[in-house]
Amino acid sequence: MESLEDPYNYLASTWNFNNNTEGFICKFNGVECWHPDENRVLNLKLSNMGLKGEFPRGLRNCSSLTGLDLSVNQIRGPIPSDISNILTYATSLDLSSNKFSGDIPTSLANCTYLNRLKLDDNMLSGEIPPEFAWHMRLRTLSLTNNELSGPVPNFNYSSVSVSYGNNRGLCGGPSLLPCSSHKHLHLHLHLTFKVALLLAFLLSFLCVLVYTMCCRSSSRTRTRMKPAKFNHQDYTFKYVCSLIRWKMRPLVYYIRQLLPLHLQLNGTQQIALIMERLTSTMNLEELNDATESFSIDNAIGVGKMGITYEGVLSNGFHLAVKRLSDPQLFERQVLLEIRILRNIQHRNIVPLLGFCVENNERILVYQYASNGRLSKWLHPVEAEPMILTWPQRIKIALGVARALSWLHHTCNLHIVHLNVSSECVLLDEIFEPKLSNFGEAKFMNPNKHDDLGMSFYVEDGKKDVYDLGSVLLELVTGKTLKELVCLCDNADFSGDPSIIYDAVDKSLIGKGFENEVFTLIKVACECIQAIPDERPTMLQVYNNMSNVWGERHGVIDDSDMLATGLEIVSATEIVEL
Ligand SMILES: Nc1ncnc2c1ncn2[C@@H]1O[C@H](COP(=O)(O)OP(=O)(O)OP(=O)(O)O)[C@@H](O)[C@H]1O
Repeated sequence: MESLEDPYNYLASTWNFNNNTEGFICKFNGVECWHPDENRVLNLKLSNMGLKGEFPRGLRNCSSLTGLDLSVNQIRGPIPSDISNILTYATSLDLSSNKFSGDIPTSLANCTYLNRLKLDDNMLSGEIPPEFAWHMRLRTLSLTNNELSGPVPNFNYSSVSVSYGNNRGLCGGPSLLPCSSHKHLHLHLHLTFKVALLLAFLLSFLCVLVYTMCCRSSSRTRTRMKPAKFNHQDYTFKYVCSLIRWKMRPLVYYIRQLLPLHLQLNGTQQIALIMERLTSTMNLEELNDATESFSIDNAIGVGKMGITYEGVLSNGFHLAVKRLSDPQLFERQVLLEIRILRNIQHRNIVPLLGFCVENNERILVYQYASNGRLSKWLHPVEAEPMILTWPQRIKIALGVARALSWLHHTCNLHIVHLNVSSECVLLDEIFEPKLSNFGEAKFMNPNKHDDLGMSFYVEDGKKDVYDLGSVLLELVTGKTLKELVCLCDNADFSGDPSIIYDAVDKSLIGKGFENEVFTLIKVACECIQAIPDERPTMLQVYNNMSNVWGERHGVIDDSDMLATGLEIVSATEIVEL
């Protein structure tokens, strides 16, 4: 595994090779063994760990490996051409959402046991190896969002689910143009561009010619100081230009027709188009299977937009599947959610894994956060007590502040969330918080930081600071701001602590964290000051908090979090959306 870098030390914390007892490997993060007392690795699940570097060739030593999941990392370079020698017994291989480039190696088709292959969201180019079509065991092949070209092999679609959307150069498969007309279209496009280029050249030549003539004639006119006369050359120039413009109209129109749809259209149609490009990311059948036909037993919550279901893919990967009840009703929110979440990646922001548009269904698919909403933990309704420890609360507070500070100050879009509350903080299995619900957010055009945009962004940013403050108080007291009557106004941080003690969640009293509790309340009270200008910036809040708790909870360098180019029409879009 030397070729992999582990910048967040997700592996380093448990991957300790000094202990050589049988089965010690099985306790490593992400490792599943055939038997807990044997060093035979069955599955390796290293998804979403911020791993970098190249494909780990050392895996050939794991000769019993059947499943490898390296999805949602930043691994680059080629997929090894001899991969079938490295993963001889693999049944499931997921390398999606990385930066793999180069060809899909034909030798992958020699992994005879391979049942599921996911290579979506990479930079893979070249053709889909035709050998995949003859593979006996392959049932799922996902290749969406790559740079693949050439014919789609002749798959037996009744036995294998293949997705290859958003690979501009592919042809021949269902829903794609036949390869001959695809070639023809490309030729046509090529030809059209050549003609357009030639015309443009002729036009500019004519312009220069006529302009020079005009200049000469006008300078002559000026020198002779004679009244202007009907000018033949001017007239010819105007006539030729308008003629050329007119002649080019159908050509321009035709070229526009050949452009990808999202460049042809604008406005509300964008949502359909964004969905369209993501359509094949997840197919309905797969989601139907994952959620047991959207059974009510799998429902984990109901929101404004629809019902969210827990789903499990065949490899055991958990999803949260939000099935929209009426997509048109929440078009703006859905559009924002997709536009923002599909372009950013941060350990404290819930990853949007995909989108499905099929048979009038509109479904958003997120990574599943197994501990659900933070509010559920702070205000449990069930009889069983759900108690968060102080270190867990601090981890959550730091994570939410980290995400917001990154959104406001580091990420090039300068996103303000505008809906921060304990309802939209989800908790994963290790209580790492994941900010969700970006349906009210605003962002700035990174190319156009004008004063108007900046001023409303600053104001909105202060709202996020206020809302974070109220989440922090909720974390300490278990009460919402409405229930906490003027705690900050009456609290005496240097004197009598009784008012503060009275408000603090009883489960935290007497555990030796009193000073830290005070400190967090103080940070929160600064955030919820009535006058927005007196509130600190999100960066100041996060820095304050990480100065106190960062070392214990691991200060995380956010420089690597991703915000890829968002397709922004204009800064006003933020207001209009
Ligand atoms: N990624 C996820 N992992 C686990 N549970 C989730 C996930 N996303 C949503 N949920 C659950 O589904 C519920 C409904 O989510 P949803 O976002 O639709 O509504 P909401 O959070 O109540 O917000 P709103 O009604 O404003 O849209 C959440 O409250 C949460 O319990």
